[in-house]
Amino acid sequence: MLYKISNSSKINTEQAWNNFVLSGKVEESYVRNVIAESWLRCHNAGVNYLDGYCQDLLSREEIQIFIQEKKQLIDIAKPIMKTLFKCVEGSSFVVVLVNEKGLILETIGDSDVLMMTKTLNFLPGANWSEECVGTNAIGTTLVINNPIQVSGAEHYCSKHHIWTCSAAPIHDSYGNVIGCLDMSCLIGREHSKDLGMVVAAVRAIENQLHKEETQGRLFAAHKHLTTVLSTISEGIMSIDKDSFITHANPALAKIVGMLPSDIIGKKVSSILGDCYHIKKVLETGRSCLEEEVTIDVLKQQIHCTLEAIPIKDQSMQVVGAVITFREIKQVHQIVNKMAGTQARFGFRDIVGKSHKIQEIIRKAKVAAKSLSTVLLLGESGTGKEVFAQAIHNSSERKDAPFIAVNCAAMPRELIQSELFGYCDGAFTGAKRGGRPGKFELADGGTLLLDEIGDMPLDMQVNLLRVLQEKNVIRVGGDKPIPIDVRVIAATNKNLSLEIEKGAFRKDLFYRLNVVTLTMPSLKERYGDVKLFVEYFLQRMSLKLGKEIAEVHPQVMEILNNYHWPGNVRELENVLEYAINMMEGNTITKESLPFYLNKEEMKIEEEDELFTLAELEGNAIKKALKKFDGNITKVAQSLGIARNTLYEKMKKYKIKK
Ligand SMILES: Nc1ncnc2c1ncn2[C@@H]1O[C@H](COP(=O)(O)OP(=O)(O)OP(=O)(O)O)[C@@H](O)[C@H]1O
Repeated sequence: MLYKISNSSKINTEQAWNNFVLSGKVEESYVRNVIAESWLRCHNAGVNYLDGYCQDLLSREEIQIFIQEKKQLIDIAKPIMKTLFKCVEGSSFVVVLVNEKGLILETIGDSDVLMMTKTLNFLPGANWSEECVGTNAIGTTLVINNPIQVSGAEHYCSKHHIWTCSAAPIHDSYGNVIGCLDMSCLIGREHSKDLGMVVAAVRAIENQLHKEETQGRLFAAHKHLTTVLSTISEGIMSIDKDSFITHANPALAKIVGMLPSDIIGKKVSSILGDCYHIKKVLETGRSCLEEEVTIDVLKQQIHCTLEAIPIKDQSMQVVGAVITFREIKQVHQIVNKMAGTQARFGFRDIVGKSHKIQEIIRKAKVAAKSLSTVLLLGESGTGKEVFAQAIHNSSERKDAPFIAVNCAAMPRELIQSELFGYCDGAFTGAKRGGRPGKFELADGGTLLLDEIGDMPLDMQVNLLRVLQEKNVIRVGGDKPIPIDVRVIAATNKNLSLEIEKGAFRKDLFYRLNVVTLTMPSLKERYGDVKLFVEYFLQRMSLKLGKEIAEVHPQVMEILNNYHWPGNVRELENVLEYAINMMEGNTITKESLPFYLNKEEMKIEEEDELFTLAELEGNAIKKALKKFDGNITKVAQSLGIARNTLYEKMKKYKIKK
């Protein structure tokens, strides 16, 4: 609503004003309601109608601060105020920008009028609210939140009766009043168009303000989005419907080895080569999820999983797509973690205090820090894989994949493609886009080639080539793919014997035999059986949700004396059997597998055939095992002095 005045009412208004200031009563037929209400507000607020000089003026410093607070509004309004002023220049006008409280921010005017307004303190920093200076276009427009023209005696203070002022409130995009624009001049001119001009100028200010606010919000949203995208480890890009890249996050830039700014604006095919899946998404508008692809980037092949989601407009037309890439090594790290095949053992988890195992741990720790290939030898079940994991986990590669391959368990015809991967269409049944092999999957990490002694001879040649060249060529392909993998090979076979038999290549043996660790068998590890019993029983009780089982001393004796051909794995199996068979909470002789009891009987029977010297030697060995090599305890249990014990150990060549 616009509150305009009509010329015919001027004389009556003056009379009505006189009557109002004398009697406090409004002659409603001569005064517009909006003015009458304002007069009453001013009267109630105790405004002096004889005054009109603004007393409420900010100091210079305060003006600077509050102008700074409204900088955006001033910057937007100023050019529009200038345009408005140009329309009335030379006609004694002043155009004024005011904040939401009535404080003047900016004035532009003819010099004669500016001089006059100065005498009223109509200046930046002055408060022109109704409460301060009575009814006036500025103060009243802010109260009624509508454009208004106030002329002559409609002003509450007599000093303003020579003025005609038109003002309109300025709103932000939420509809809040953030200020107003006023145009004032001396009474007696044609003023009918003033208010319309002010309203038009205010609309222009509001439009510009809303545009900047929207831009600000868009910018903030964009910033938010790019920050989120930059923290995501997958490579993400968006393309338009013509396959031009519109956005690329830093992870994608890293995958393709370019700067994000060099990628944006390029055709996707110029960066990633032709990609069937992306084309299909743009053509059909259907998403493509988790496709394994090989992309050619800077003469290198990168293996990724690709996900492409179409972007559609309101009429469901495809206008682009968002494409996510995850490098296969990253994918497999996740898959490995989920499948539980990641290296979980560290040196700290390795059970064993015996001298032999401690010596191997020491050597393995040194090997972990080097880049060399490691060859792990030892009987089955001695912990070769456990050591391979611990080496990986204490090497610099610990955050990269650990992949274990059992060379004996793989079908002969598949070994090649399992290890080195294959290309699209390499053979019937080959997966579209090809597949990376274990070497590629372990890139940056460690590959355990378990049971290497069982690898077919023809494969041994290929393996040797890969180890020497440090690249793999996929089955059906011809491009070498560089790999950075630490190989740990393990076997329970005697490789020298295999070489003699012609079943293992000498050159491969020399290539693998850089750092060799020979795992001791369990029977060589004095004292460790007891530790393994405690370790496995605790783990199994937790797994089965049972109380930790007690072990009868007789059982401990049997376990200590057994020769453990299956080593740690066999001991683990025996304890699992026993824990399932035990009655109550104690593992007794009866809980053990039958063959262990038979073994005990065998030892007893065989004992009868021993000479006295052998018996003495056996007794010492048994006691050393039982008391983990503690000489004092062994001597006490055998009823001899420590010196005698040392003499006898020397005589029978028994080591601690
Ligand atoms: N020092 C150890 N600490 C804890 N557990 C061990 C240790 N050594 C071996 N084990 C356990 O014993 C079992 C056999 O170990 P592992 O598979 O490493 O032996 P291996 O020598 O690689 O056997 P194979 O030659 O048959 O492959 C596993 O269940 C492993 O958890």
